[in-house]
Amino acid sequence: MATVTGTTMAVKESLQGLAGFGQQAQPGKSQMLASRVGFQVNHAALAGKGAIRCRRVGNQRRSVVRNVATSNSSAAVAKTPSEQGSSRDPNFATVLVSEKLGDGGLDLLRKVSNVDCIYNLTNEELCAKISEYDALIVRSATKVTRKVFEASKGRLKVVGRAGVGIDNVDLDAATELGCLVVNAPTANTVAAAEHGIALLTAMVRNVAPSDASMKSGQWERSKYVGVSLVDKTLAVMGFGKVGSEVARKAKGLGMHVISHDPYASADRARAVGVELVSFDEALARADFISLHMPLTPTTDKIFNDDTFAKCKQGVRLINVARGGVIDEPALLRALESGHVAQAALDVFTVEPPKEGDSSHALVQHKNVIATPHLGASTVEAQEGVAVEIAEAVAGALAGELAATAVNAPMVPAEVIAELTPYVVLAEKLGRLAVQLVSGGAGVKQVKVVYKSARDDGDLDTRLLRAMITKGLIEPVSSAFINLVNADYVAKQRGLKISEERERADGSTGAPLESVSVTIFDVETRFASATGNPTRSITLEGKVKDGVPHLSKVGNFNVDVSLEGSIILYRQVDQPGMIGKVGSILGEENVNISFMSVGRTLRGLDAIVAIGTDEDVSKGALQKLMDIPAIGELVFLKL
Ligand SMILES: NC(=O)C1=CN([C@@H]2O[C@H](COP(=O)(O)OP(=O)(O)OC[C@H]3O[C@@H](n4cnc5c(N)ncnc54)[C@H](O)[C@@H]3O)[C@@H](O)[C@H]2O)C=CC1
Ligand SMILES: O=C(O)C(=O)COP(=O)(O)O
Repeated sequence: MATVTGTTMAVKESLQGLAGFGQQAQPGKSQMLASRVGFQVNHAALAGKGAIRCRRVGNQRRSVVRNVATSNSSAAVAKTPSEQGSSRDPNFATVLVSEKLGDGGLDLLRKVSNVDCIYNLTNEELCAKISEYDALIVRSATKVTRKVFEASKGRLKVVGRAGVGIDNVDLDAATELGCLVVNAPTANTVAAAEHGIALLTAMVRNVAPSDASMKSGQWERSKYVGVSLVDKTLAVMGFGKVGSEVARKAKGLGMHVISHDPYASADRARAVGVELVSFDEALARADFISLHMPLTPTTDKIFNDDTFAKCKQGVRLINVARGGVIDEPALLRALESGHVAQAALDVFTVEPPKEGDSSHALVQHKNVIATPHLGASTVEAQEGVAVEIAEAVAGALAGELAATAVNAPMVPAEVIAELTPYVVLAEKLGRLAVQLVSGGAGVKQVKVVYKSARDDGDLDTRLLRAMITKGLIEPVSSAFINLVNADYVAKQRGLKISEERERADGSTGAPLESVSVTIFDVETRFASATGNPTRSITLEGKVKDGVPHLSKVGNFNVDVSLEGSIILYRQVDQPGMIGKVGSILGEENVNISFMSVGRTLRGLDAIVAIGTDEDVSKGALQKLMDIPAIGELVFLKL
């Protein structure tokens, strides 16, 4: 094996390729990238629609980037003042904000994208506009349905939910269409918990009805006698962020707190002094029930006639979770019978409630106090979620993996940093391997072997698998593949990817020694070298000094850094070949970036890999093929 030349390329693709929201950094642009502070990446037109560019400078995307146009859209019905008179930068991603978002978040977004704030859109209006946007930011009122994703025609790449609950976003549709959904899970926790406690205390002391009574000129002291909280049992249903905060606060009020949450850890509950119990036990013991679980198919109407019947007579209910977890007509019946003494509701199945529906009837009930979905509505929480979601959306558009991704694997930042060059390698191996397939049968069976000195549990291969899938499918289809939809698209296409681990003896410092990709049961354009058994193609790659290299083609060792394009050919191992090939490419003005010769035995066949900066014309390739000692030859684009 002999490496004649080689180039160094700082693999600085950001995580575009990894998250799949943009184009890979182009070969030859490495110096340009490296010369910048941080990185600035030109995105490909997303699904062929105009280019977007996201800038990131160091880690301070929002504070350092300057001179970025703010938004302007003739279609915008509501513009913030700074948007007036500004022009849309065609090179930036365009973000639609469809519900009121705090200024901090908007400011941050405007530094890296065009922002349109258009509120109160009907679903039809949203569908009509959505194909103009790369990202959409919503709160709870906008229903991001399958129709919306379909209407975006592949352009929508990120939906940001400025809050926690994502029951208003069709996650299945988002995943199928490769759209990342991110939320802002932490910034409104305290606000929601405080609202829960506010509703609890206001309910038991009749604050709302007695206030209304006084405003109408009454002084009704005996009518509004309340009940005390101290020593009463509160069942917190859903011991997540909000539920555990409510539990802490309720304990401060002297309540005995129990909780039901099938997924909560007993240690965490113990730390707050809360007893975890079964669903039925929670109902049977509670004087008060506070709901804090998400709305999912499992929790849909989980409070119904049957469950209310299991509660104590005179139980009181607080709901700051979602209206849908309660069967509202059943709650009305329980309130009518007095089985449920009072309810304090912030959320409803229909928001805003309309006359004639059960939500409306509940709001009107004398034993109900109601607020219009105000749980997250504090100044602090709204600023917090706005910034949290803006950072997540801007990061996703810049190709970063969002820590708050709802429909993609969450991969810790340190794992991402370590795996980045391997991720690039994985995609390139997939791309190269699929270009070696001939015939139209399609790739159905692929095996990936990860050779690593690390223990099995120490290597997260999801990113690598997704990128191999991307590399295998994208060059031969119009599909857009990213971490979100890679497994889904592979399954749809009947592509089975099996993964194996091979133990390496080396150090555990690097996550992987090599990755190999084998495509089975296909006709190959390079049969003599690519595989054993025949009808298979095996390529192996390694990362050297942070740069992905092709290290094996079939049984032949090569060593070429994966950049630009590659001419791969089989030749008889004899003197003078490099000169002949070099002069043909030189005449064609093709710059060779590296050349690697891999042979099994002296004088027998060798595999040659030549890296070229430029495309090579068919004529030049033909001239190479006309050299008698050259057998099969393929030109592969990375
Ligand atoms: N009213 C408002 O403005 C707000 C409402 N919310 C609602 O509150 C919900 C909870 O928010 P977080 O605590 O931040 O979410 P979280 O994800 O931290 O907690 C939810 C908890 O519910 C648990 N859970 C799931 N299924 C359950 C079941 N069948 N029974 C009992 N527990 C179950 C989960 O294990 C998890 O611990 C959100 O999904 C959202 O719908 C959140 C913020 C503001
Ligand atoms: O964060 C949540 O889940 C909420 O329910 C808050 O909803 P909102 O953003 O105020 O419409």
